[in-house]
Amino acid sequence: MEANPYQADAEFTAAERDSVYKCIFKRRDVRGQFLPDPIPDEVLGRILKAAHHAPSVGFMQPWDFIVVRDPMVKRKVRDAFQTANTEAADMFEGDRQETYRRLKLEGIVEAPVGICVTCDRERTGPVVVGRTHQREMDLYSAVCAVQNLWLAARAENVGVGWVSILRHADLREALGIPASIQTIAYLCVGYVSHFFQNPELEAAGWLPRTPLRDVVWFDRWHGRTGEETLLQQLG
Ligand SMILES: Cc1cc2c(cc1C)N(C[C@H](O)[C@H](O)[C@H](O)COP(=O)(O)O)c1[nH]c(=O)[nH]c(=O)c1N2
Repeated sequence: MEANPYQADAEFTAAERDSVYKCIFKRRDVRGQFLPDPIPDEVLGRILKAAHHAPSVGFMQPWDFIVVRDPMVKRKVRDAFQTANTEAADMFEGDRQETYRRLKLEGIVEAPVGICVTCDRERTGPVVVGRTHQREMDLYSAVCAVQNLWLAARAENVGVGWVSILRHADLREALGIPASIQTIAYLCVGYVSHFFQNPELEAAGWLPRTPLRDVVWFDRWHGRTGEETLLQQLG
């Protein structure tokens, strides 16, 4: 007899649902609050498993997770960040540039663990279910893994900070990643002294959170009529 293909315990209780939303809303990008405390392998294993269970185009699972603990490697990544960040600062004008220079935008050396998420675009051959007309879907799949990792880490009270102010080539070089592999994210991972209530860029006055109702639209000409009850829910 075939095993039952349906999920056991498929329903979320209200408390479980609330935990998921708590995790989503309390997740933060962590830069400056990392503690040196090691992350137990059991915890790191659960976080990586959550990342590996992300959706992926054609079930391609194009990702690899490179766990970085070597301080020398971290310093190389930090050096690459510093080069890129100096260039980045020059791209902003006036006051904005001054504010940019004051932002803390990475915790590469302080975080006990770095995780580089990569995408092997050839993993399952040239033709992939769902990637036939949108070639970038494998990259997006790897980003889904990043988000799973980020949320799972938050549920483990572990902070994650994404550092993208890096040239891909420099990151590959620091981690010994072959040119055929696309780097997706360098993540700083570790326990933290605290999680901020709001995004640091919001607190620094860089940008506010956009009201939800400004980004939700209904009919095909972007109208907002006929959906008053939903609009009320959007605040
Ligand atoms: C693709 C991508 C790339 C980056 C980021 C995020 C994402 C999604 N973020 C974090 C980003 O600044 C942060 O998510 C927003 O400011 C919102 O804050 P919370 O994540 O809600 O705390 C980020 N932060 C940072 O300090 N340095 C960085 O290089 C990056 N790069």
